[in-house]
Amino acid sequence: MENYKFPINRLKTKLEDSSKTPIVLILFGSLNPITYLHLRLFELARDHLKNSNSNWEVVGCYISPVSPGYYKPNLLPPKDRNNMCQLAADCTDYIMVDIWETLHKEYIRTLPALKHFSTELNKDGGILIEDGTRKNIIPVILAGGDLIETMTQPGVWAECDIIDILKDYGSVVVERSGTNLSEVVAKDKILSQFQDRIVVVKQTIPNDVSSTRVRNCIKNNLSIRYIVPDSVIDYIKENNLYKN
Ligand SMILES: Nc1ncnc2c1ncn2[C@@H]1O[C@H](COP(=O)(O)OP(=O)(O)OP(=O)(O)O)[C@@H](O)[C@H]1O
Ligand SMILES: NC(=O)c1ccc[n+]([C@@H]2O[C@H](COP(=O)(O)O)[C@@H](O)[C@H]2O)c1
Repeated sequence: MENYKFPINRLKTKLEDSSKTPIVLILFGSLNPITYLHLRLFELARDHLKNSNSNWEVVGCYISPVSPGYYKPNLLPPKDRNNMCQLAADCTDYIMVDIWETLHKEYIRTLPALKHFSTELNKDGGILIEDGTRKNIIPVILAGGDLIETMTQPGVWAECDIIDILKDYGSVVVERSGTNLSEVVAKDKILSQFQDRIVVVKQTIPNDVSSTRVRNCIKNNLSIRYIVPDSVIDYIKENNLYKN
């Protein structure tokens, strides 16, 4: 933790439209490994917010790989997942990687992770606006529809966490093929109360890439080119990852 620094190098320093609420988009996940689809989620979310008269202005974009304490089979150690996320972020000119979750051995739930972002982003009072004052930056979850669906499954999330996440923060959720997300939200007792905090984004070009599929391809010596950035493929090869 000693050498840890929260990345702000690609964070906007001034809000373009002072009437809007500044937000950052955060992609939480295993990222095991990161794929182009994960990067694409940011593009879809930014397009949607820009074209939908949203009151949110995106001032930063982050990837936050999950801590090693998260139970998921075949989860690689933080070092490799972090390095691959950084290589992927380097293919863009706006995405940053925050490794804070992975510095903890134990599992860090999404709510405390959001609180960490909120504290770091608002240390100096938030982002500058036109009149010289500052506005609080709200961290918002960027996720695929399957993640929000897990919020409707008993035992995965604490009810109080879901309520706090949606009340204090929010989410931008990209539909994954096969689910009607607006319907899932409308039918759920808790999610339906926060419909204005769950922005549903349609995938203009449906794509069901997943890290599991990528890992299976590697295991079977099949190409993952154009699904994962070349720099990440080189890293996987050099370190002989996902072979068994
Ligand atoms: N094809 C996709 N469409 C929409 N969202 C996606 C897609 N792939 C991943 N995501 C979202 O990205 C976030 C991080 O996902 P994660 O790292 O678990 O990737 P994954 O591909 O779902 O992984 P795995 O296959 O290992 O379960 C989640 O919110 C997930 O829903
Ligand atoms: N209770 C919680 O806070 C909770 C529950 C399930 C998943 N999550 C988060 O969602 C992400 C899910 O990642 P995966 O899709 O790889 O399982 C992880 O960052 C994880 O921390 C959080």
